Amino acid sequence: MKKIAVITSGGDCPGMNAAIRAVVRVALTYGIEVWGIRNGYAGMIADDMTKLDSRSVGDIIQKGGTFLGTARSEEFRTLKGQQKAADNLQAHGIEGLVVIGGDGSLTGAKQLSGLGIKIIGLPGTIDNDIWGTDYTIGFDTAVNTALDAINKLRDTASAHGRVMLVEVMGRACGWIALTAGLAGGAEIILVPEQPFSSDNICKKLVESRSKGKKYSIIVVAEGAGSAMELGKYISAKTGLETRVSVIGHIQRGGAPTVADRLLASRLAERAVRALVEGRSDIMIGYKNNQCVEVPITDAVGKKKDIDPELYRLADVLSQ
Ligand SMILES: Nc1ncnc2c1ncn2[C@@H]1O[C@H](COP(=O)(O)OP(=O)(O)O)[C@@H](O)[C@H]1O
Ligand SMILES: O=P(O)(O)OC[C@H]1O[C@](O)(COP(=O)(O)O)[C@@H](O)[C@@H]1O
Ligand SMILES: [Mg+2]
Repeated sequence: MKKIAVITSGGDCPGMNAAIRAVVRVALTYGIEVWGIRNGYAGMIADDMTKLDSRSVGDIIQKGGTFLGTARSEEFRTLKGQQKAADNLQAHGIEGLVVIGGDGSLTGAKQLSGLGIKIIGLPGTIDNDIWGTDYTIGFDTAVNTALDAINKLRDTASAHGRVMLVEVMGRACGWIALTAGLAGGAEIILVPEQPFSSDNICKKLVESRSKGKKYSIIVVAEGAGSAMELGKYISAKTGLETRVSVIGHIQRGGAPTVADRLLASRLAERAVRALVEGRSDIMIGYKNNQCVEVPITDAVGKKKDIDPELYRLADVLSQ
């Protein structure tokens, strides 16, 4: 293999830069030329790519976002768009491609592999919603950001004796809510994977007041419903004073944590090694403290669940 490309796609996440840097520097040690594709699949279709060297990926390991840019591309969802993208790669003599992105981006990568491109996926999304890996790049940083918000909201909730609802990201997945909620000592954590009733929540809040709790923290995954609506319902039903914070895209930014920089660097090294050794159509995941190779079809085809043990523990500890 003489020439490969690297791309970041879909929602950005802290650690994407660390992953690009590692792909480039590891590939160079094998004597492989590396090209960077700008702005996700949109840039691949527009033939917007540049050759990367060791210096071009300096001073980025500590930065959130992605210096290559990223995008959500509707055109790439069509076979015509995918063919145009594959043709551009082939015209440049690019033999292998490392795709850093979430479930959507990896689904797109699978399509490209059907058009003759050797692809390796790296799970890059704050949502931690990809099967075959314990953690995705960016998740740890996002959870720490959410935790910081919860800690601050706890101060003011406590001062006023309020019910504080915090809505976190995660699309249809509750990993951010569960992890930040458990670590932040939330009284109630709502995730799309576990059904709940608004009336039971009200009951629990009233009971906990009668048992001496002076304020409450509720963490709501965006996929579980609107924290704003729930806040209104709770105050109407119980008379408790509620406030709602939707922390949004703050969770997507910031310097990647140690865990995310290490994860990104390790997964990226393994991705390049797999290409050099002739393997493709896989995602590099991280299971039980080891890099693992999983078929890309499984990574995008199977559904990752939240850890029921963590959910149970969060409930026990919220008494
Ligand atoms: N089923 C699909 N087929 C082809 N391309 C897809 C598919 N799903 C997503 N993509 C491509 O990947 C991009 C990123 O996917 P998206 O779901 O928005 O983010 P993420 O990769 O972070 O989950 C989309 O904008 C689209 O170009
Ligand atoms: O940045 P956008 O386009 O507003 O999308 C917001 C969505 O992106 C995320 O931050 C990350 O999701 P993806 O990794 O699937 O892109 C979700 O948690 C959130 O629902
Ligand atoms: Mg996604």
